[in-house]
Amino acid sequence: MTENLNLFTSTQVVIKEALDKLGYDEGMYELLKEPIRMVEVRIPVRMDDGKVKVFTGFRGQHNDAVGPTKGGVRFHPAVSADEVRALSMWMTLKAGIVDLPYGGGKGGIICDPREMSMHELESLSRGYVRALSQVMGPTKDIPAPDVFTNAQIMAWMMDEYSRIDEFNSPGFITGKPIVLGGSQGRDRATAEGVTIIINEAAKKRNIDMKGARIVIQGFGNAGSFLSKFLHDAGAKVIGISDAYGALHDPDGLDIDYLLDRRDSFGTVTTLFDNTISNEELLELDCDILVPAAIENQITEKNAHDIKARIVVEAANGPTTSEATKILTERGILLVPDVLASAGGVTVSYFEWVQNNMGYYWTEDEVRERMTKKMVDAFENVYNFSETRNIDMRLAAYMIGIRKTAEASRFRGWA
Ligand SMILES: NC(=O)C1=CN([C@@H]2O[C@H](COP(=O)(O)OP(=O)(O)OC[C@H]3O[C@@H](n4cnc5c(N)ncnc54)[C@H](O)[C@@H]3O)[C@@H](O)[C@H]2O)C=CC1
Ligand SMILES: O=C(O)CCC(=O)C(=O)O
Repeated sequence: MTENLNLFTSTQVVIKEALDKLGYDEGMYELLKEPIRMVEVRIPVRMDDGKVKVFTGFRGQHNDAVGPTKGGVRFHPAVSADEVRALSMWMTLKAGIVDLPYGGGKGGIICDPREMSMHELESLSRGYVRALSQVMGPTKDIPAPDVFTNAQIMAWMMDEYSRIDEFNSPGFITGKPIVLGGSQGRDRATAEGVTIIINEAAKKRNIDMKGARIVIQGFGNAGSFLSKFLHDAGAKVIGISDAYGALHDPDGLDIDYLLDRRDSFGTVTTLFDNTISNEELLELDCDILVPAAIENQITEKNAHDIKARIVVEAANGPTTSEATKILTERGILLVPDVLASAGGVTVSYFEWVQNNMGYYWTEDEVRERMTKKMVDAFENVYNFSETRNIDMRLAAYMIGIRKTAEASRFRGWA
């Protein structure tokens, strides 16, 4: 039988298992098995050549029983409705795991921003907000950056919403530039959160982070900051990659040089001749492997060849269910995405709180609060998985879905 690579249907299987184990009935699964709202929009953009191109965008809102929905928007050629559905469900889980007053949301536009001008990107970003302004907003659904979107795109989206709302609305979106009400530390938050999780996981496996050999797939927002933090902490980053290939040096890569040369889309390997493939990168001999790029990278095809002792998912959905089983059976500690990458949405929540009260925290205050949330979340999920003898993904799903399920029950939705 071929492996199920559909993120949405494979997520439903784990949600079902988590709800069953928590003792919820079929009605709860019926409610939580897909987003309560899934919107598809068509966005016309006048391109630089004078012609109009119509883009397709999505926004999925999984469940808002706990509070407004929250989650990033990605600009990528491979965006699909099912991907957005799954990503919105994972955001519910993340919010539950780090205990934020949100449900999950996620959006995306099918496009390739690497081939678009700034002017085209601005029109597309503003068009997305115009198309969805009735179902989004600071108390309804709050977007943020994700793959190939950044603080500039958040700024255009916030400005468009503020014009429609006729009110300056910084709480509409997070991941904004600091001067527009962005939080200190949001740009580094996902990677900082992953770093905290890696440190905690390494303690459980008695791995000394000084000199630990690290491989990171993806050199964008998540992967590049992560490589810097781990390198500065004394770990040896021996492999990194981007969409075009990978670099490997068993003695450790010159991370500062690579950071200096990467472009704004996280591309750096095109500057080198001596590259390996992303497939080879994942199978390198190392202590800790961090997929920080895209989905379905560790599958039943390569899970037996992964040599790392710990895999920490910075990307959303990099490991399939089948591969999760194989890695777990092989004794590899797999820390799931919904826990490992929750630092981003945690600091997004802090940004929204600061916007709502109009009072801003220092970088140290943000870091201290985020560290506590991530360490507590790791301990909680790790201990739950140990006492129940289940893998960390199922443990994270059980902890993550509980709050939304309870809130839905109290509201009489299930
Ligand atoms: N930015 C954030 O705050 C958060 C990001 N994430 C997840 O982390 C992952 C990476 O996101 P960002 O770093 O924000 O994106 P980004 O757009 O800044 O960087 C993406 C990186 O992945 C590489 N890449 C793209 N396609 C690839 C392929 N087919 N094979 C190998 N590498 C490829 C790109 O070259 C780039 O280096 C995604 O799964 C995203 O959902 C999760 C939580 C928060
Ligand atoms: O910062 C946020 O609100 C959401 C980040 C996100 O999309 C994610 O964690 O996958």
